Amino acid sequence: QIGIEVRKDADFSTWYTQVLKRSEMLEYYEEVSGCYIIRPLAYNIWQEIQNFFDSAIKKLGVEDTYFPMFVSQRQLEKEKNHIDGFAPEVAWVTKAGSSDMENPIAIRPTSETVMYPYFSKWIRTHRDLPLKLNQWCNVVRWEFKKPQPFIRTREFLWQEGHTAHFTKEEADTEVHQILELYRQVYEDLLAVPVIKGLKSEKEKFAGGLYTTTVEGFIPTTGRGIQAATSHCLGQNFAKMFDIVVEDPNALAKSENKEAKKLHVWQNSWGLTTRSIGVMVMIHGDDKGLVLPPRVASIQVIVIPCGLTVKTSEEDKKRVEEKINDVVKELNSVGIKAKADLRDTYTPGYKFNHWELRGVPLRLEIGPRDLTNNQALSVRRDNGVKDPVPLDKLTTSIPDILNTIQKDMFERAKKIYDDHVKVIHKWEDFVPALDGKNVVLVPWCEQEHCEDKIKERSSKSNTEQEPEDDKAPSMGAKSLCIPFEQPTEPPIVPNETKCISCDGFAKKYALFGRSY
Ligand SMILES: O=C1CCCN[C@@H]1CCCn1cnc2cc(F)c(Cl)cc2c1=O
Ligand SMILES: [Mg+2]
Repeated sequence: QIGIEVRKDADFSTWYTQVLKRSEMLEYYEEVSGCYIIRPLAYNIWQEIQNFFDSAIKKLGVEDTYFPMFVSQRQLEKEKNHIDGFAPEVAWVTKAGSSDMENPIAIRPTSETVMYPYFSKWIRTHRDLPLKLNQWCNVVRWEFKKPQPFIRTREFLWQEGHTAHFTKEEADTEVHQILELYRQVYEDLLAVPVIKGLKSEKEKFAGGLYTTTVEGFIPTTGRGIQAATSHCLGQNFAKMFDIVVEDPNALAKSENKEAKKLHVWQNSWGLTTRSIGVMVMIHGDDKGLVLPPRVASIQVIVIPCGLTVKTSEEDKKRVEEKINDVVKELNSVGIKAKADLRDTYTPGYKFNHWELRGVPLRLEIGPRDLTNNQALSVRRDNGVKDPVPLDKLTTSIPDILNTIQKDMFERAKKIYDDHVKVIHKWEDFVPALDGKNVVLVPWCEQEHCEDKIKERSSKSNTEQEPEDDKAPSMGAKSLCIPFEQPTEPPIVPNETKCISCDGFAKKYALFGRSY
């Protein structure tokens, strides 16, 4: 029940673990490393994300569905190149009871190979297009890197959208529609700023044509983090799984018997419970969790104050009744308010209790306030205290909550913007990273150059020892090629040089150490 014992900037990973456990967001699952219990406070955030995103994709004509979590070996390994590199993280079921299974079955790490044989069966003519399915489910990937709650876990929750289109244009349009929804989930719900961009050829989903992404930033470590992805798969999986339709034009002409078969164009897109971890890392402080109002299960906690041993029973009762009325009134206008009338705890104890749990706004009400017909509001994000008239709560409280939501986003956005350094000279690259920044650099977009940049920017290459064993000498990866390119100074084709090699730069690319 105690508060957070370390400072966020001093020991980030201990801070992160303590915030998640002591705010009752999450519990460690001792039995299996890399697995965690998502407790109600965090699960409510996931449900808010689901409510928002699911109603938005329904408007795009996407339907929810559910496929089995088991994949046969034959199906999973249908195309070797699709799973190359991923094989070590596939979890297999090999026994039922004490007897070995004839054929081991994989637990889905993603559902392309589960779904697409049925896409092939269901899609016969272009009238069956577009097919737009989504599932909310769990997936398992037996990662070997150090697990981190929400950020890198062996089982996680996500939604995976899988769509099939007649034309590339239609697929391209949807890729960006979904990416925009991901931006809204982060920026409007979680108050987390993200940068939209295209993944490099090296970083994209190898099975697809191109990958678009929303990239987040964790200021405490200066590392970028992939927040969600929306891939255009091209016709690759259609060719792998024979998902074809007749060419309606050819049929019209009906000159050739064997009407031309056209492969469909597909997308797939995913957002995971990693989003919850990103939100905690960005907004949390040394008192604990800080929740954006739009995803807080308790938005306002109302606490009686100024009650002393000298307070008459009657006054105490009047304060408590007023508090219950205030809570009822706020709930009646859709605000999630709660009273903490536990009389075994002091107000100070209660303040810590709810600050640790990230409640965005506190209202303090005491006997004097009843006479002055006011309450004291205290914001969790910046501690600002303001008296609010008791007869205007239904307008003043929503206003304060909206201001908190906006301020939390603006604050995080300014920090992100201040930590994206536009760099034109290589000698500024690594110092910028060491200053906990990500860098925006003119880049030639060649994969060998990307490898070189990663190598040149990992500390083990420089004479200086990594300052502490905790900070691995991690090199910079390309995070994305932002759709919004700096215009000052512009990249001049065949003139602007690449930051690292002597090739010509094509675009500005975001590079950084990352999760
Ligand atoms: O990122 C998304 C959004 C939602 C649907 N899927 C795509 C691509 C997933 C890539 N990916 C990611 N991880 C994987 C892990 C594996 F063990 C295997 Cl066998 C395959 C993959 C794999 O294909
Ligand atoms: Mg992975």
